[in-house]
Amino acid sequence: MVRETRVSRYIFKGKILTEHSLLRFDHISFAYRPKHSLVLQGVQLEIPAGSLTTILGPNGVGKSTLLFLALGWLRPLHGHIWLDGRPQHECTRREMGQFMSLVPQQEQLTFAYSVLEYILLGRAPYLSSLSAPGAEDYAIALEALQQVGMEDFAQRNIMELSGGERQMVVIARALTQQPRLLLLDEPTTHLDLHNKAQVRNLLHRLQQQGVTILMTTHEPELAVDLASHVVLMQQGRILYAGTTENAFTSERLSQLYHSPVQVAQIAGRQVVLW
Ligand SMILES: Nc1ncnc2c1ncn2[C@@H]1O[C@H](COP(=O)(O)OP(=O)(O)OP(=O)(O)O)[C@@H](O)[C@H]1O
Repeated sequence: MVRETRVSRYIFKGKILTEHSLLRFDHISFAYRPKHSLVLQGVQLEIPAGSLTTILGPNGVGKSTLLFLALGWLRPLHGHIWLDGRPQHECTRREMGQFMSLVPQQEQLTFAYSVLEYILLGRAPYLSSLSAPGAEDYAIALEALQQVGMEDFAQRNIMELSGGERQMVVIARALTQQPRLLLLDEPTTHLDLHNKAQVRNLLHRLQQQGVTILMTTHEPELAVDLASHVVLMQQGRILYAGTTENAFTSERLSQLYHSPVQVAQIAGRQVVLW
């Protein structure tokens, strides 16, 4: 088996951290249909182990597509994807299910599961094909519900939840998978301010516990508050990838969004005005 270790150094909150990349996109190009224009063009990107990386960019530039490629749901036209130093194509579905989980932008729910039954689906990569979840799986699922503050919802019908409640449950299902790499596609879009803060605190805690997080967002403030690393994408290419401290400048964001954007310091915090 080919295995490679790449080590990078970065400064986060004044500390020099040395990390290897947990996920690597190596010259990735992708199109949804043969002979159609490329959605991703020669993307080179490393996600350091233990980092919290946010991907930002205008609508339709390929942010979700990048997550789907990491998950192996889509295959690159050119290039390779590496998961903790292993070529992705050598990993089984089960290994990938134990390695990473996704909080999608929109989850299609078709069965009237209870919240607990739905969350237990996250244990699938750990169960053999005919076995039912055991006591440990239930304990992990209940702990995930607690982490998102939804423990009182365990027996509720998932079809009868509000959009925001559902989103918190979807996050709990992803945590029940106990991923080393947590992928989130715009996780705070439908949430009220309280739940936004809940998710922000949860992601911070998870990162401190050693989970690597890669998330798309349209909220630069979330990146400034939380992220060690930022990726800015433009038309299927990477405009910037690096530490958060250097990511946001008025010129760069104006170029990214083709619109005047100003980055200012207010009360010691970086804010984006548009
Ligand atoms: N299943 C599909 N078939 C064909 N084209 C697709 C498909 N899914 C996405 N696309 C196209 O690929 C491009 C990238 O889409 P993607 O969803 O990755 O963008 P995004 O950056 O995540 O956008 P947003 O910020 O709006 O969520 C878009 O032009 C989109 O129309």
